[in-house]
Amino acid sequence: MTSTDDKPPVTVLSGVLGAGKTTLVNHLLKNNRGNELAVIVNDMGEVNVDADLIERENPDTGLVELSNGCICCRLQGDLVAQMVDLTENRDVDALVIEASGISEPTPIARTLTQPREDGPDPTAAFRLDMMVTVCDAHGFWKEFDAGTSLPAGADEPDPDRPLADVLVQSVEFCDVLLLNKCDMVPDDELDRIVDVVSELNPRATIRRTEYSEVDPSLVIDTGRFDFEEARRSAGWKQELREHKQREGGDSAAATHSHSHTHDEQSAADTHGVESFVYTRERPFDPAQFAATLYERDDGIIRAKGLCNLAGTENVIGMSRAGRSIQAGPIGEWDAEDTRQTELVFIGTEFDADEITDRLDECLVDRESTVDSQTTVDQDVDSLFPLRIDPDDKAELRE
Ligand SMILES: Nc1nc2c(ncn2[C@@H]2O[C@H](COP(=O)(O)OP(=O)(O)OP(=O)(O)O)[C@@H](O)[C@H]2O)c(=O)[nH]1
Repeated sequence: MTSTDDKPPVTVLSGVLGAGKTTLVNHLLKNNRGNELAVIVNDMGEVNVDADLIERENPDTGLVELSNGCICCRLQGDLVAQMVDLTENRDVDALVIEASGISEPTPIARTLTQPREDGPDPTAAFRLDMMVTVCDAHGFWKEFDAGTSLPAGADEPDPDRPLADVLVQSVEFCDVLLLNKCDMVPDDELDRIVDVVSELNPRATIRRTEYSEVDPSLVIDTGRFDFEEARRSAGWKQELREHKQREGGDSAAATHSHSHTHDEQSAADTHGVESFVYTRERPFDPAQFAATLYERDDGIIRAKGLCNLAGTENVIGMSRAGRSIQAGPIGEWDAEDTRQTELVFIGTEFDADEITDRLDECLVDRESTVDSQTTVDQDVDSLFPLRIDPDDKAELRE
C-alpha cells in the first residue's frame, strides 16, 4: 500500500442492482498484487447472494456479510463495528464495502468519517479513501424512468423512493465512476452517457469497463476522498455556484451555459448535454406551477433547486432525476433570505427558452394574494413528499 497514513484505506462501491459491483469485488480480490483485502457485503435480503459468490471465487477472503437491511441507514452501527473488528483481528491492508443496490453513498460516507456516540470511532480505525460508483451502461436510460421504483422489500429509508433518485445520487457523489457493461452498448451511445454523467458530476474520473475490469490502483488506497469536495461535486451545485458568481446577486435572469469544459469538445457540442439556471424573484402561482412541474417531456435529466410560491412562507424544494420529480416544503423563508426561485436544469437537447417561458407563465405579482394561507399550505403539503439531503438543503440556501 502506498499511503503514508497507517490506517487501512476504505473503498465504498455503490451502484444499482446488477451494475457489476460483485464482479468488481472479485476482480479486485484476484488482482490486488498480494495486498490483503477485507470485504464487507451488504444485501437487503436475508440471503446474501453476493457474499456467496465472492466466497466461492475467493475462499480465504476476510468477508463479512451485512444482510437484511441497508448500511446507509439501519445498519450504520453494525457496519462500523464489523469494520473495526476486521481491522483489529486480521492483517488487513485495505477494506472494500459493497453497498446494497439501493444504498445511498452520502450517508455511508458520513458514517465512516464521523465519530459515533454509540460505538467505536471509525476515524480512529480506518480512513475513507474512495467512493466508487458502478453504472450499468446498458440499463442507464431505463433506470431514469419515473415508473421504476425500488425492488420489493426495500422498505428503508423510504419505500417510495424512485430508482432514478438512487442512481443520480450515486453518480453525483463519487470519486470514480465505472461505466460498466460497455460490451453491450455501441460507442456513440457510450459517448452520450459519458457526457451526461460528466455533467452530473464534473469532478468524477470516468472509466469505461467490461466486467468491471480496472487497475486496482485506480480505486484502492488512492488518497482521494475528501468529504467537503465530494459534497460539493454534484453538477447542479457547481452550476448554481457559478451562476451566483456570474450574477453577483442580481437575480432576475435565466442563463444558459455550457458550463464545463471537457477535454476535446464540449458535451453540448457533441451530444447536446447542457445546463442552465432559472432564477426569478416573482413568485409562482402554486397550482399553475405544480401543473407545469410535472410536465416531463422536455429532455431534462436532472433538476434541483428552490421555488418561491405565492401565499406561503414555505420554501419549496424541488428535485428531479430523469422522469421522477419530487417537490415539497423544506422550511420557511428567513428574514435575511433573498426570496426567489432558483432552479438548475441539466439535460440533453432541451429547449431552455421554452422551459423558461413555461415557468414564466406561472409567475404572479409579488403582492398578489392567493385565496387563503391555510389552503395554500395544505396544497403545498399535499405535493409529492420530498426527500432532500440536509447538506443539499444547506447548500441550496447558502
Ligand atoms: N455483459 C456484461 N455482463 C456483465 C458485466 N459486468 C457484470 N456483468 C454481469 O451482470 C450480472 C450482475 O453483475 P453483479 O456483479 O452481480 O452486479 P451487482 O452490482 O453486484 O448486483 P447486485 O448485487 O444485485 O446489486 C452478472 O451476471 C455479471 O456477470 C459486463 O461488463 N458485461
